[in-house]
Amino acid sequence: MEISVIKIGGNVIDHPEKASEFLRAFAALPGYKILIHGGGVLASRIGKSLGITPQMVDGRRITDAKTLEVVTMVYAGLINKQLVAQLQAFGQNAIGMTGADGNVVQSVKRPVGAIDYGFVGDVVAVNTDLLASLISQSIAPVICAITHNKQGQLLNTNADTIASTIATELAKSHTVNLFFCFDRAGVLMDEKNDESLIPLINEDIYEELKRDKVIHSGMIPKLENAFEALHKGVNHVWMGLPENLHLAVKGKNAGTTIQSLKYGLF
Ligand SMILES: Nc1ncnc2c1ncn2[C@@H]1O[C@H](COP(=O)(O)OP(=O)(O)O)[C@@H](O)[C@H]1O
Ligand SMILES: CC(=O)N[C@@H](CCC(=O)OP(=O)(O)O)C(=O)O
Repeated sequence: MEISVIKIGGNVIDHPEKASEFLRAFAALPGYKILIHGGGVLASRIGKSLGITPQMVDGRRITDAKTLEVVTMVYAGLINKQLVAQLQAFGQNAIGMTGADGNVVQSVKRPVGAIDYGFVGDVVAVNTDLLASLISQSIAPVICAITHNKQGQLLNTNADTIASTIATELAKSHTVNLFFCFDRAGVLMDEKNDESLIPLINEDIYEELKRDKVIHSGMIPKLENAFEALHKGVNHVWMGLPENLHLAVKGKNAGTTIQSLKYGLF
């Protein structure tokens, strides 16, 4: 099977028209596909309205008990169900899931190190049989950023990490392409200017641009997850605007293609 694992960013989801345009394109994509989403922007906004100040470290949310309640309601509830309902309207059968549903993504609470992330989960297992079974029935899994530890505890996991891990696990027995759709044309030299697109990036360029703070915040976990996926057998990793996804799936760039020096592509 050739499978497309597609991650949609919270900034896109936050704009109903852009989200709808993306979902229409997702529904029209041929082949086997899985959608992963977060919704960090809305979670921060709703949290703030409840008096909870968001705290992010390198693009990852510090998740205390109250924040966990908010992100569960926002990701697993409102956003997940809205996405599924819209996909149904576009003729794409879909099923919305947290990691606990069907035990699809199991994680462990991140150990406290220099930073205590609270209820944040690191993925340890993916139920790839269930995913393969759903997609073979033309049902697209729509998976949010909430995972579980199989001991009754829900955990918050960065959605880019979930996308990368699901892609990696499926890549053990299938050809998998991973697409990160977000609110920029790709990795940029100037994050405010889509014209400054870097069409190809490898580990060395990434490290240099991270050091120079050209790459920062949410772009750090996105790129780290992208490289991790390539190192672990994912066929192709791309990031860019949702409106260019249809080009990316045909192998046309129109965004940033991630390449690994470890596998000698240069
Ligand atoms: N070099 C860069 N190129 C593009 N975006 C960057 C860069 N550095 C930082 N960013 C920021 O990273 C954001 C994407 O990360 P994030 O908000 O986590 O994405 P998502 O919308 O997928 O959740 C962009 O909206 C941009 O503000
Ligand atoms: C642990 C952690 O950082 N979890 C993320 C999960 C959501 C997410 O990744 O959403 P975006 O794709 O919109 O960024 C968070 O709560 O922000």
